[in-house]
Amino acid sequence: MAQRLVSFGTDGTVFNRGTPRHPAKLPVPATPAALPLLVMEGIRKEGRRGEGQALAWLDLQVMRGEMVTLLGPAGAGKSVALDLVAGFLEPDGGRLLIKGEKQAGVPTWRRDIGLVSGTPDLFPEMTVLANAAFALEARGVARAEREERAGAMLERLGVPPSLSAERPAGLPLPIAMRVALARALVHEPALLLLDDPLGALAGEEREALAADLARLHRALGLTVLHATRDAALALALSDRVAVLEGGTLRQAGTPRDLYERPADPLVAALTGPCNRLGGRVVSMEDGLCRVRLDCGPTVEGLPVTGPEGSPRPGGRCLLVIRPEAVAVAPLSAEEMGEDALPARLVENRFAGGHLRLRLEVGEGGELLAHRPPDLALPAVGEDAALAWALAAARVYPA
Ligand SMILES: Nc1ncnc2c1ncn2[C@@H]1O[C@H](COP(=O)(O)OP(=O)(O)OP(=O)(O)O)[C@@H](O)[C@H]1O
Repeated sequence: MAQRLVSFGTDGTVFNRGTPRHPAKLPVPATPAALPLLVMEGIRKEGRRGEGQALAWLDLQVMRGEMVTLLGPAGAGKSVALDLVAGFLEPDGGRLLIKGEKQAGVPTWRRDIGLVSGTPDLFPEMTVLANAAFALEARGVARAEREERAGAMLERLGVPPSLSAERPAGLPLPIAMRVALARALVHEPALLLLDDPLGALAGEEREALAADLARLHRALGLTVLHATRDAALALALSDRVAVLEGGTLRQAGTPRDLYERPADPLVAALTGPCNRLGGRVVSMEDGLCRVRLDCGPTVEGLPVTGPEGSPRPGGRCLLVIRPEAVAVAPLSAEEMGEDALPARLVENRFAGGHLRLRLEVGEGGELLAHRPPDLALPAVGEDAALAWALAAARVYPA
């Protein structure tokens, strides 16, 4: 009997609806590019006894080819979220779909994923090559092919071929992590789950693996859900970042969005260093909020609508400003300009690419500033002036 061909409009792909496993003409893309590869909708998970909710409500999508990082402090729910996607845990509520398919009840081994956690967890009795080939062996791929593919993946990850026949026991951690990544990627999973694989690495080795992950992501078009506590890593590596705290998604967006336009002071603090100064809103005019800081001076900033609403005249607020947005000069405030504040430099520490300055402002106020090392500054203990571009300061309802 002739097979009925159905054309699916968005990308013109033609396939046989009756036998979807066997494409009639063109290969069926597992997920059309515009559809999310991973969907988490209203996902909830109770914590262990007496701990409250591990995940209160998580709505998150990961598009094909996208690297999304869950960023949050210890206990935020990052690992629980990854374990739910991996199928190690089942949600207490919500929907989880991979490639449009509901995953409820689907065991880990049947999910189209690869997984690497903070420790390589290689099989000690197998060689490096056999470890890397494991997922292919489990899928019944013939030995010659799986060894060739595993060897190629190890090479991509920079594991020297001379190590192929070694057991993992004596491998340095950075190499073992690379073997674990090869094992997770060898079967070309639709989704790579990374639970802080760089967490135990430091210095150049950490930098090198982060750079290789970024390269692999681009070269192989990987779709990745990654978790870390490290804001700088999350911002540098990801297409989008989802900030989790206490089992709640606070904000998801591009790294730049989160850094420059955090939805609340907590997101600001979790995405990088920031000053948070308490105060009261004096007035709101021309799109700017005038704030009398608790330490004395009156300053301006952009009002931001937070979960508690907009800053209101008379209401308590927090003014948030990144340290690198604060200019410091060895001048009086009058000399520096109209919006400058008088301050006193109390600490000046060299921090590599910048100087880390601590300044006293008003009565008991304190502010951090990051300045390039070669700028003229007052000596520690002397008066200074500081200022910032108005748009750099953001005012949130407290
Ligand atoms: N299997 C589980 N079932 C229920 N709750 C869990 C489970 N594992 C962890 N939790 C709880 O979920 C909460 C979040 O833990 P989780 O390990 O996801 O944090 P995390 O953000 O990954 O932290 P870290 O950066 O330290 O790894 C904690 O209260 C934890 O005790």
